[in-house]
Amino acid sequence: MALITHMNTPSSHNNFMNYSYFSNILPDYFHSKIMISSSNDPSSASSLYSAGKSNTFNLFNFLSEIQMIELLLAVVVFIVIHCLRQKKHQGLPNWPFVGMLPSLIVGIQGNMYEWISEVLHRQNGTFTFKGPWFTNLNCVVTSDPRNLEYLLKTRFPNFPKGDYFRSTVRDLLGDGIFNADDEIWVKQRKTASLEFHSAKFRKMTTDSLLELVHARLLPVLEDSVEKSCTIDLQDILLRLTFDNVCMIAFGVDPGCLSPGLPDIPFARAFEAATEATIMRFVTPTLIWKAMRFLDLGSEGKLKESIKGVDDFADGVIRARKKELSLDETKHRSDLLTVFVGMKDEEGRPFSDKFLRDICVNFILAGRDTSSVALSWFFWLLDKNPEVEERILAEICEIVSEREGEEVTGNDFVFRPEEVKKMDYLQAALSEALRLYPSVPVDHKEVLEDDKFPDGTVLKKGTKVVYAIYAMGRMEEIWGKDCREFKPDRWLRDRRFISESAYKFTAFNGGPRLCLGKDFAYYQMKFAAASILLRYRVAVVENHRVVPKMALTMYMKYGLKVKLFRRDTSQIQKYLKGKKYY
Ligand code: HEM
Repeated sequence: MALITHMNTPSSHNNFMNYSYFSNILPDYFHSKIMISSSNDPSSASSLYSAGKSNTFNLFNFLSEIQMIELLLAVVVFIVIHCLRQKKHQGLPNWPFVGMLPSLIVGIQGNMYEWISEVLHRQNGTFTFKGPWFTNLNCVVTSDPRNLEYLLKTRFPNFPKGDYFRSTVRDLLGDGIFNADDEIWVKQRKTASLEFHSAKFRKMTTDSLLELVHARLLPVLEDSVEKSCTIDLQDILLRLTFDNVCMIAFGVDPGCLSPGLPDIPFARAFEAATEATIMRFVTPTLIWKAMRFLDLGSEGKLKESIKGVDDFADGVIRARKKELSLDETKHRSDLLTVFVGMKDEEGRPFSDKFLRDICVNFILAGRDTSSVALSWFFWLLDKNPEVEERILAEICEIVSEREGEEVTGNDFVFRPEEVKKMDYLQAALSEALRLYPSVPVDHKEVLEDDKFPDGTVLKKGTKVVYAIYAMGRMEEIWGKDCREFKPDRWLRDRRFISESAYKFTAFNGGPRLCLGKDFAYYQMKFAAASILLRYRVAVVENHRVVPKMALTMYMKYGLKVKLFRRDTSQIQKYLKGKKYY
């Protein structure tokens, strides 16, 4: 030890003082050399001399190795400081090899959408996420309304859904509207748009909704009141909109929302297929492709559930074609019937596979978006009873205008023109969608090199994520009270005023604006008003409400509520000159 302590060098002094520390961390190789050099066996002078020489040599080696370690440590410290300082410029630390992945892993442990909003807030609305080297996780994330307008409208053709998205969801969605670009998309969009605006289609959608709400939803709710039990309102609303959209797409009612809330194989297969498809977005492409080849894990489940969806679709398509050949479809106005009667460019009828894709895509689009929006709406009402009071007042004021009719609780049905007049209710639903958009993030791909209005350079093939959830919480758009639930921000002179689609992007914007937007508002208003007129919806105390990480903003643990019948006097005070039973 003495020998070592004599040999001080400016850079090594402090380290040698702490030999015991180093002896713990240095490899055995160093350790044995130190032990040799510190031995003081006096038996041989020459051996002492040669030992001294070799000791000096070993020590020299050791010192240079120590310096290497110091150098390495210095490099590591430099990289750590450099990466952490990048947080200031790039929003997140960017590490060698793994990029920003560690921050993402930490971020998704909590509320991922809040985490994205916070990073975007720090970065003035746009940042570039760098994934691990050799992966395809790199993307530009934005919530800047100028970029949104550029992306969704101004340069729409340069930002398609893209190959990555299309190949990931192809097994489930095929060439349907949600998963199509270019001509295939244009054709479906035009046909569906014509149909969505036809009087026959509108009547079919409102009639089917009325039937579902009055014959199925309200009885199920009433049953829970009679039994005084708690229910998962999100599950019930999901069943309602699933049945409703199947009637719109296929002209068939699967019966998910029925007494006893039965398990419906088609609905189960659809749900499982969607969940397994989402898994592909968090699994490296090579791995899920290998799993698909071997029928393993979620890929095995996906194949099985897609078969369940296909079997159901095939049965309906075959039956509809038969009806068409017998000229028995005149009473029908669902999408399948419209597309079955059409021909492609070569004058041939569409293939069964393409018909299946069209219907499956519409079901996906309209299946859960309105129901999760309604779930967040009822949860927000529970926290804001003054808003609930005002909705009730508005509903009652509107029905008070009916000539010579009384309002009888259970049989009372809102008319379409009354639903349209419910501006405050529409404002409250929009406010819920602003804070909890059903599609919290969406994405596009860059076709050719481009540049956002905020200066962000976009290289061909880059993925662009637009953070709809974060946009609803931007002070620059909504003001200082952006996190508060205030339906009044949507009203001028008691009339609902819509906001630019590039600031309120819950329904997307530009040529790919949600096709079902008007119907969705009607559906949500009709269902909400029908429930609120009859019941107070109380969220079960301490029930945990957090978003689930999925394509749609589900509540992770559902929405556990208890319903209470409305007190007649509560309604009566708002009904001018009418009687409420
Ligand atoms: C609150 C309810 C709803 C919300 C928030 C909503 C939101 C959206 C969003 C964000 C998109 C763009 C998705 C994308 O391209 O990646 C979209 C597209 C679409 N939505 Fe909705 N939607 C709702 C209800 C509905 C309903 C009830 C239907 C049908 C009955 C529907 C039909 C569609 C269709 C067909 C598209 C594809 C449009 C296209 O790509 O050209 N939506 N919707």
